[in-house]
Amino acid sequence: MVLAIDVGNTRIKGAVFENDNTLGFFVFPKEKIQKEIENILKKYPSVKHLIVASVGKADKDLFLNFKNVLDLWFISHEDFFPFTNNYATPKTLGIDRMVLAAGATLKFPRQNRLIIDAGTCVTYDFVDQNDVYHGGAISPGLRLRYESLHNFTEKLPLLTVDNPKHFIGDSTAEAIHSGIVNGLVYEINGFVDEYLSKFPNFIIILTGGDANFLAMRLKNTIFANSNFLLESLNQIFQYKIGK
Ligand SMILES: Nc1ncnc2c1ncn2[C@@H]1O[C@H](COP(=O)(O)OP(=O)(O)O)[C@@H](O)[C@H]1O
Ligand SMILES: CC(C)(COP(=O)(O)O)[C@@H](O)C(=O)NCCC(=O)O
Ligand SMILES: [K+]
Repeated sequence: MVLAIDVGNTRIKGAVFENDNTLGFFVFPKEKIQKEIENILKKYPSVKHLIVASVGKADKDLFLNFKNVLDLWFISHEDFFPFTNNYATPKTLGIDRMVLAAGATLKFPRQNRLIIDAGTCVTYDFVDQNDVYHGGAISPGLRLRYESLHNFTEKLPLLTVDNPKHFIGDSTAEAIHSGIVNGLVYEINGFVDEYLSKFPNFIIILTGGDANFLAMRLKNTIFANSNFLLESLNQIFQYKIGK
């Protein structure tokens, strides 16, 4: 059994896998990591492996306490990834993006794949059918957009994510919801259209904390799976032990 952990910039997500089956799924803040992992191990005593993807750099220390009880694999740029990396700065490519690209490559062989991760940031990653990773884009995530409008202006309130009632926002709150939610939907649709003009076929995997909220608003058929990063970690783990 393996415990996969994804340390994002907003939250920590974890899942316990036995082969291809997800046995449990967890979300918790960074401060609680020690206690939460202890609880998970109590609940699933057969967990022997811990595989971690983190976008931070000091986070490894958080997991060293478990080194004696678990086989710890902290994914790094030095690990083997099942794609050719054409990013011009591979050392600065986010580990989360590399894990998503690896998961898409392993799970959807021999096809073009676009992975959109709507988390703290929205990231776009493209891996072609020959398993070449091209790169993509990074933009502010949904929550970050609400916080930025509030933090960098005098008058804009901090709102929680909500459905815009109208396309034409008729109040401050409605104008913000329309600007942010419709704006992000236009952004994603626009990116997808631009990729479609260059690559006629590809599958789209939408993941991250806002995947479900966004999925129903997008015009293209997408595969929404908010746990894709954790599942990708499990794929990478199985790929490694299968070798
Ligand atoms: N309970 C929650 N706490 C924080 N963000 C949440 C929560 N539920 C949904 N979200 C949304 O999830 C996004 C963060 O997604 P997540 O994939 O966890 O980010 P990261 O991987 O960067 O930590 C935020 O933009 C926010 O809108
Ligand atoms: C772009 C990110 C901040 C996204 O982080 P997340 O939204 O998943 O928390 C992360 O992938 C990162 O730190 N990337 C480094 C820069 C790059 O990928 O080129
Ligand atoms: K992201």
